[in-house]
Amino acid sequence: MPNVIETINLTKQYRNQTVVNQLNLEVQEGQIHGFLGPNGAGKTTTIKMLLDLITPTSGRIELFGMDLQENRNEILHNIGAFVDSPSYYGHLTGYENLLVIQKMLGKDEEAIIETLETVGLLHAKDKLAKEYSLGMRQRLGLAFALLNKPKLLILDEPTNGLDPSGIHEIRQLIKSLAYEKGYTIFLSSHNLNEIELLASHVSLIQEGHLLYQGSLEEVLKEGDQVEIGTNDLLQAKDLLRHQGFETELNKEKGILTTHGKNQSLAVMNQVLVHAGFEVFHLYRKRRTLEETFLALTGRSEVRQ
Ligand SMILES: Nc1ncnc2c1ncn2[C@@H]1O[C@H](COP(=O)(O)OP(=O)(O)OP(=O)(O)O)[C@@H](O)[C@H]1O
Repeated sequence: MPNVIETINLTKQYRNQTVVNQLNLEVQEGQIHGFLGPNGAGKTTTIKMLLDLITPTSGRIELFGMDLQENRNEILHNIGAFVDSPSYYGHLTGYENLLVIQKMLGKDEEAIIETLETVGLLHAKDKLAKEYSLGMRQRLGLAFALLNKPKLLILDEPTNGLDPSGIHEIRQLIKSLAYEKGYTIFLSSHNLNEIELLASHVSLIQEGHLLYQGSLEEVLKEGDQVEIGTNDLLQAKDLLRHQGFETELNKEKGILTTHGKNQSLAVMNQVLVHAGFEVFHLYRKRRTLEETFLALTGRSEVRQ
């Protein structure tokens, strides 16, 4: 799979603050790639550099395999973006709002109806945008991004401010854009539950550094925790250590815990039972993306 987005040691400094630090991102075709990080981590700054709205201090950006600085126009024609709340004319209808863009770009009207249908606004095409609900306005924002059939969608917090049903609707729309229409989607979000339900891949940044990138499945496995309950925890811990399994004693819960995807439950069970321990329970507990995120960033809570 070719990389649609690749950043090479991408760095942005403001005065003496390094906001994005040697970032090497890779987003491949067809991914819904969640870009995660606490407040101030550098997500919006990165997105602005990808859209050539601000210039990197150092490093490079390649989009569709081309250098952004050298092929700016060709690249930006193939990107649809949704950054901040999109601005629209309240006194114009949904249709007319899209028409303004097409006229400005010298494009024809044909794509408008199809785009309104894709984002589920066809029924409201003649309604004034100021009468749209917040969810409908977000859809109109996505329609702006989709209008000229880009290959890549870059969305900064597309569900910001929506209620749960609005979030659900936008989630379904984003999924269908990726999996039915073939768009590659790069989106930032604070909402980790949302990303867990939506993304195929994630990147996690903190203070401008990339902490993790990979498939959602992999990052969740990374967070897996194995819990073991036996009749003698300290002796079991010793035995397991001799067999190559490091565990931690959780006195409060009366269990041993261990991390990592390669821990073999069956082997640990066999070792313990063979040595005469009573194994009350031994299972792999899957962490949520939020728990994994907190473990990876060393934070105790997600700051919104
Ligand atoms: N134009 C600017 N001048 C100086 N500092 C800036 C500028 N833009 C952003 N910053 C700083 O860069 C850091 C990263 O900001 P950025 O908006 O990229 O973070 P973010 O991850 O998008 O956060 P949030 O989730 O809060 O939007 C912050 O400390 C911010 O204050």
